[in-house]
This record gives sequence, structure tokens and C-alpha cells, in this order.
Amino acid sequence: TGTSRPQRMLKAVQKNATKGDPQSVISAIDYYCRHKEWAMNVGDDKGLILDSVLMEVNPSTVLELGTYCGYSTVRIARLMSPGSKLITVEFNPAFAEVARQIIAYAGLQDKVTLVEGSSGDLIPKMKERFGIKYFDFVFLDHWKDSYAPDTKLLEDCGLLKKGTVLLADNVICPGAPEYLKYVRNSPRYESRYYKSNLEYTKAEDGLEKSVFLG
Ligand SMILES: O=C(NCCCCCn1ccc2cnccc21)c1cc(-c2ccc(F)cc2)cc(O)c1O
Ligand SMILES: [Mg+2]
Repeated sequence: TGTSRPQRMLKAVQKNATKGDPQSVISAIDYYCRHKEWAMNVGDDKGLILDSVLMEVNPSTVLELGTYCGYSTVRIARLMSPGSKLITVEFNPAFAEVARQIIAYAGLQDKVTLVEGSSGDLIPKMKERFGIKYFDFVFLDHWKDSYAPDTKLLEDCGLLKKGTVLLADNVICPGAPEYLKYVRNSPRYESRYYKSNLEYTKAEDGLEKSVFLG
């Protein structure tokens, strides 16, 4: 058996990044995934768009669906103000274990709560479990066919407020057609597509930014 791809990514971070320096963790992962082995992090190209949308919102509460190894968790948390909270949901325990270590290596564990489970089960429990009233920012990066149902679930659970920004990864590759139809046709969202590349490749992909209008 041996190590998994996430475990090799963690080794690369421990070898090449500086403890407590989130930017060096991001650079170490991007270098590893571009030159050694591809992995499904949002990556550096789309990461710059994520950074700028995040800074524009300056959220107090963030929900991330799909932690994977914690790359986007680190990208988001490093830009969040003191006292703000990021809840990230990961379905796969092995991914969650690596992510916890990468988030801690970056020194961002105090801002981040990593929860294991499925979005469908956890979204209805956010208020009671984490004392969340609303999310100011939601990053969707989990099962692509869950983006639309989970967005409806967030609405129904009263977790979105006027101005909440949803940012969805992979709307072109692998694609989230149902989600695009939903947010682009709904009068309750103002949507915009940011064209970019699939992480570490020349293939097209992009992020869809959708503002909830209440
Ligand atoms: O599949 C992707 N991500 C999702 C992974 C599984 C999420 C499971 N999960 C996590 C939390 C959670 C909560 N509830 C339910 C389920 C949950 C993904 C794939 C590609 C990709 C792959 C091959 C290729 F050739 C091109 C592109 C690129 C990306 O950027 C991706 O994000
Ligand atoms: Mg993705």
C-alpha cells in the first residue's frame, strides 16, 4: 500500500514550507501539484480569484463544502479577520486527517472548524451545533451534483442573508450544470462567471460567484 496522494502532499508541505507561514504552505502545495503529481486543489490560477472575491466580502462567517487537503481552507482563512470563523466540511476521514495537519502547519487552526460528514446531514445542524446565524461567504467545492440541492438547503435552513456570496469551483470542469441553471435563472441570485483554468492545467474551468438577494 504505502502512502496516499494526500499524505505525499502533506510530506511536501512539511519539507518545503515554513511552519506558521500560510503563503509558504500554499506555494509548497502548488509546486508539488504542478511539478510532481496533480491533485484537485482549487490551485493558484483560480486561487487568485478566490482571494480577491474573499477580500471584497471580508466575511465574519464562512462555510466551505469540500476541504480535501485544506489548500483552499488555508487560502481563505489566511485572509480572514481576527475573530472570524471558517467551518469546513469533509466527507472522507483520510482527507480530513491530512487537512487538519496542513491547516495546523499553516497556524490557522484557531480560525477553522473542520467537520466530518455529508453536507446534507450537517447543513441543518449548523445553527444548533456551531451557533451560526448566517454565512457571509460559502465556497462550494464538493460533489458537483450536490451544489444545487445544498444551496436550496442553505436557503431553507435560513443560513443565507441578503448579500451572502456563494463561490462555486469547477462549474465547467468537471462541471455543475444543474447549479449554473439554478443560480443563473433564480431571481434570488445575481450571478457572474470568472473564467480561469482547471488547476495546474491548460483546460478551461471557472468559478461562479452568486450573491443572494434575500
Ligand atoms: O470532485 C471534485 N471535488 C469533490 C471531491 C469529493 C467531495 C466529497 N465531499 C467533500 C465534502 C462533502 C460533503 N458532503 C458530501 C460530499 C462531500 C473535483 C474534481 C476535479 C477534477 C477531477 C478529475 C478531472 F479530470 C478534472 C477535474 C477538480 C476539482 O477541483 C474538484 O473539486
Ligand atoms: Mg474543486
